[in-house]
Amino acid sequence: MLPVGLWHELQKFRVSPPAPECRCVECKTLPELSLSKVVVVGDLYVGKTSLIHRFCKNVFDCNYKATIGVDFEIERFEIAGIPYSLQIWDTAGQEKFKCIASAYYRGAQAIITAFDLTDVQTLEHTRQWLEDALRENEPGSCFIFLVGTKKDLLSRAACEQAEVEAVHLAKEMQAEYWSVSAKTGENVKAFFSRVAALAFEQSVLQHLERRSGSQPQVGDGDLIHMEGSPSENQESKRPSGPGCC
Ligand SMILES: Nc1nc2c(ncn2[C@@H]2O[C@H](COP(=O)(O)OP(=O)(O)OP(=O)(O)O)[C@@H](O)[C@H]2O)c(=O)[nH]1
Repeated sequence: MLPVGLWHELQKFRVSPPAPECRCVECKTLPELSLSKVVVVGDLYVGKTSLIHRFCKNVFDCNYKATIGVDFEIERFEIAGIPYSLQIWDTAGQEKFKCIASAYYRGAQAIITAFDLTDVQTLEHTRQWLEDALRENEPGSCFIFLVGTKKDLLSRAACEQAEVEAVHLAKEMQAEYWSVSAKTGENVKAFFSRVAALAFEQSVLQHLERRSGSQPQVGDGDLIHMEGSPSENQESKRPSGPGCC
């Protein structure tokens, strides 16, 4: 549910992608709402690439191919009628590539720290990964997620046991906790939809704040309410007509 004021503000952005020659104020401000950077960090072999590929390409490969340095995927959405993309950076977990990968942490709106639910050591290392990623960003500027991968490899009881420690650590990190499986796809779409919704809402509110000088908070307006897959939301929230110029 949108408060009426915010809804009216949002409508101003319900435009088709701007034509290159368009110079109107709305088209010039649209790009700052259109893309958020997400960085995925964590030990080697925890399943970062698999998680991203499941979400962006709906595939799963059981063969391991180490990420060299960094890679990225862009996933396009339409939220509340506004074209919006997540730029998801997949970083290498291998120590020898850490230096290259860390050069890409800057400007992240969300940091996803991944660990393998079957390997407790990888959970312990998430603190350090997060610290490294936060160092490159403004304090308080990033949403933080702690994600346990390979949920399919554990029994329900074993998973719940592993989650106790993870949830505890997530609280300490001020992170939101999720368990996922790239193999089965469990929770993957729901997780990234949550990331997208929070990042988008923050972009809109920051934009409004810059325009009005007030300070709305993410979550205040219940601006974004997403259920189901991103594609389902795309269908239900398509703009009714062009509004540009
Ligand atoms: N069973 C199962 N295996 C998984 C899952 N996710 C990843 N794997 C496997 O775990 C291995 C490592 O996955 P990657 O996604 O390459 O790991 P990574 O974290 O990107 O590794 P680096 O690129 O070295 O940092 C691969 O063999 C995957 O097939 C999962 O959800 N379930």
